[in-house]
Amino acid sequence: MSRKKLRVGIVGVGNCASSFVQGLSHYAEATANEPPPGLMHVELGGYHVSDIEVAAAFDVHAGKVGRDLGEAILAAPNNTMVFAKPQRTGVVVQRGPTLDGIGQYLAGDVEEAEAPPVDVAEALKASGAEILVSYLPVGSQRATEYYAEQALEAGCAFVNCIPVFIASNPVWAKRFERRGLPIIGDDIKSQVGATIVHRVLANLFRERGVRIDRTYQLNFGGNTDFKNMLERERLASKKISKTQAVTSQLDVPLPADDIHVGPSDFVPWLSDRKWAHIRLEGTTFGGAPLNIELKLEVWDSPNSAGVVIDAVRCAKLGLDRKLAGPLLAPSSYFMKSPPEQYTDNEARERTLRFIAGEEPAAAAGAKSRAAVKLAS
Ligand SMILES: O=P(O)(O)OC[C@H]1O[C@@H](O)[C@H](O)[C@@H](O)[C@@H]1O
Repeated sequence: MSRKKLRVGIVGVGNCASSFVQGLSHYAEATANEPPPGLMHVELGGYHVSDIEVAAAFDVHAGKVGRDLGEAILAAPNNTMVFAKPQRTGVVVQRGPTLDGIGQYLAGDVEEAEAPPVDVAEALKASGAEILVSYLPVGSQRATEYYAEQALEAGCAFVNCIPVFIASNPVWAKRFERRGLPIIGDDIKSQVGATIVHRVLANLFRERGVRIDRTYQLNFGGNTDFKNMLERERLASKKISKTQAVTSQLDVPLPADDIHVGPSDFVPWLSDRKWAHIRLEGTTFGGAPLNIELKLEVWDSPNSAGVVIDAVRCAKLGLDRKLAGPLLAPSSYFMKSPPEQYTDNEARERTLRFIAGEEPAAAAGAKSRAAVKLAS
């Protein structure tokens, strides 16, 4: 019997898409009895990594549009690790509209394709894509809204990896609910990245009775994400997303001047590596001071792909189960700004229950399509 597949459309063929696509072939033969490093699930809800197929891809860059996805992921300015043998995918990157997708610092690196933009909703339908994943650059508010609209029109679930608020915006959430489509968002939380490490430590302080007095998280890297973020105006939603990912874990709010979480600089020679310096200063028993200072070094894009590979399979489970609207459990575990924040332990437990089908639709966040029909 042939296995059930899930077909994914990708917006933005940058480093994160590169790691995701490479992962599909790298882990194609993975077995659950000897799980390879880098995966939380070899098989998730009946879907193996090899059941994920890329159906369509969209970009604006002349060096990527019109090329096979397998080649386009290696085109400059992409600069992440190449860990899988390059292969043709049979998917040709299509020209999407640019809108606000190219910031001033990327303008020199991204030459726009001359081809006119395709009708994205039609292209999605023609490709058989069921889930649309957005990897647009930070600050692409209009482009994100455009692609969310195309997902609605084409009948695709949406996985929003960037810090523009869609799943966590009640108006957009309602639109997905009414259309009977699941959504997971917003803003991907890496596998073991700055956000989850900072959150886990904040929880440790809280649970062990240590008051956090001050904290910072300084991030810098050498990929286009960091270059793009040199434009401070594009950063507003990213800063909110990263900060609330940490403050949501505190029971006593910190004064604004005592917390700084942000993308901090662009260091070209780091390429796709991202370094984070995290410091927490606290007060413990008898008023004694306690400080933690750490440095995390990661490859940014594989770190994100290790989560998206599960997020798309959870979105597919949402489609299979006819769930409509934000999937709260997977969003809370996989994203920095979900509609509802839990601790990462609770988010993980809920996500495992969601995968096992034990989380009722309402607790999973989404309503069943039947319930949506009754209510509207
Ligand atoms: O490491 P963190 O804090 O979880 O953030 C990770 C992700 O944050 C996203 O906003 C970036 O665009 C990704 O490139 C990155 O992988």
